[in-house]
Amino acid sequence: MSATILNQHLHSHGLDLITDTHKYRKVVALRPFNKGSVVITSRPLCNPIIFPTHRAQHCETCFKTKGSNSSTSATAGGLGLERCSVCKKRYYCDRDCFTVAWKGWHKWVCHDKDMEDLDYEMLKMVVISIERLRNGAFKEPKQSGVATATTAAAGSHGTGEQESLALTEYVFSTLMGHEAIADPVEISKYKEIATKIREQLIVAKFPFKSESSRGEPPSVAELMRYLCRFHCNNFSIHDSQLFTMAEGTFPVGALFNHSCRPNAIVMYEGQTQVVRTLEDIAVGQEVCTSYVDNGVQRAERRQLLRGKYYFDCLCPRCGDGESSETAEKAGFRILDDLIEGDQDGEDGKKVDGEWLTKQFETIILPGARSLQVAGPSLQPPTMITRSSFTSYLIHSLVPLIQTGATEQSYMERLFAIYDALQTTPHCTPKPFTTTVMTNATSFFNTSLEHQSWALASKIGTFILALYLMIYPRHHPLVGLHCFTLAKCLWNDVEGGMTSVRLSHEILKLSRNILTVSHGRTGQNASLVKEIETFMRTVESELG
Ligand SMILES: C[S@@+](CC[C@H](N)C(=O)[O-])C[C@H]1O[C@@H](n2cnc3c(N)ncnc32)[C@H](O)[C@@H]1O
Repeated sequence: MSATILNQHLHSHGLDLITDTHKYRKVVALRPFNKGSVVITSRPLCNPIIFPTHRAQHCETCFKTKGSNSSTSATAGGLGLERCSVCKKRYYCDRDCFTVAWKGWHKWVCHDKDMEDLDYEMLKMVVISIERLRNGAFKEPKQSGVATATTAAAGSHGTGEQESLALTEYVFSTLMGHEAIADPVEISKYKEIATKIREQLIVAKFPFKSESSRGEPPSVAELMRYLCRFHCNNFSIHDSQLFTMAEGTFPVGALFNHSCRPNAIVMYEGQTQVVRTLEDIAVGQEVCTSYVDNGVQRAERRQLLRGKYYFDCLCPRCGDGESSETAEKAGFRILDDLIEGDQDGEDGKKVDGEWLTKQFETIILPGARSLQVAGPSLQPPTMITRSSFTSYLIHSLVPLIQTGATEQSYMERLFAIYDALQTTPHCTPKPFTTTVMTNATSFFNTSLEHQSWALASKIGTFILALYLMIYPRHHPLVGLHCFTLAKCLWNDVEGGMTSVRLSHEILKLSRNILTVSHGRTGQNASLVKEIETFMRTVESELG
């Protein structure tokens, strides 16, 4: 296996891997990609690790969720999960899934009481997986009910070659681990874990039969290198609602670099990772995902990226401080200034639930009709209150999402908004900071719990405005929020037909956004179908 084979694989997907002085390597597009296309699908190096808190909810082999529909072993109430009768810790949906896991890895971890530490668990699973691959014991699981890279990708329009496990292993060996600059405390923890696993595998007589192993597990130094690589290349696996439930090593997916304004997103279909474009990508453009929440402030992003991935971000949003100021860089600099702010406002007012309630009483929900017809000459308000901010953002941006405006015209509008917000006097505390967003989100969740639909509709509309200001327009977080907001609006009887019409508009927005991030085929597409079903209910009420 070599770099040539990796390049062939990437070329078959319309991608190229080129060297970069700052990032080591980067993935660029060899052909144009439309927004919402699958760039590539990646397979995990070993079975991903389901978090202990989520184990009873997912089959370890196919990742199907308890209670979901399954063509293989559905009970009347949907998919049931059976626990391994020995360790009583891991769950499977049927005998096929259990057998795949047992033969592949489960029997080697079933009695291991140390399998509760994520690094330990991941390392042991990877060692087992690599050795089985090298000694020829690895067999592709049968397709019945088992989501392999092959079966899941088939539903997701992956256009290029399927990834072989040998390629997965090769790419893993090329990933950056930053061993030389890694935190010494982490390194000593890695040494302890590596030593323990090595001894444990020897005592358990794990069959190291491959030529390269010479009958022994990899050295402690090699195992420590693996752990360093996990640290800056692993992924949190989330479901279609973006709730994280597992962690996995996807070496091919880890080739994509970070941007705080990403043009691609990582999704999951069973155990297959799917990289999808959030915007149209031109030939020669780098394809980037995001390693952190794009909603956090610049200083926090820097800290997170340096702490975990050992780099200073020079993406279009962060800029490098040296090259000349582009319109893009200037625009994003304003955004980061706008969203910075303390818990307390400039006048010392605490941004708490009670205070927010008073503010939201003044919000006037924009009518559904105006969402469709907002024109390009929309004037910013002369004084920014929460209500005027909400209307201005939503009226200015939603029509461009609905009509599929180009990224360039969308960004021009967004930068003009940042500019206007910067110079317009505003209420205190500033309405658009991440602190306000955090508080508004928890306030929104409380109003959902209490089924206070009118209040939830108002806060949710305000949060939508904040999201549109901060996140890429087709980010799934925006689409998922719209779906929740649409349900609140529909339930808000006080809002009458205005609320129902607005619910329909927001549902359309949600459908358009999630079609890009979740796709029209494959497992995640069921969410888009759910939205469309709900849209029909709302339409029947609208008559
Ligand atoms: C998941 S890997 C990405 C692929 C990596 N560039 C490679 O060639 O193997 C993460 C590492 O890539 C580098 N990296 C990713 N995004 C970057 C960025 N925006 N700027 C600088 N370095 C970046 C950092 O060294 C980081 O630890």
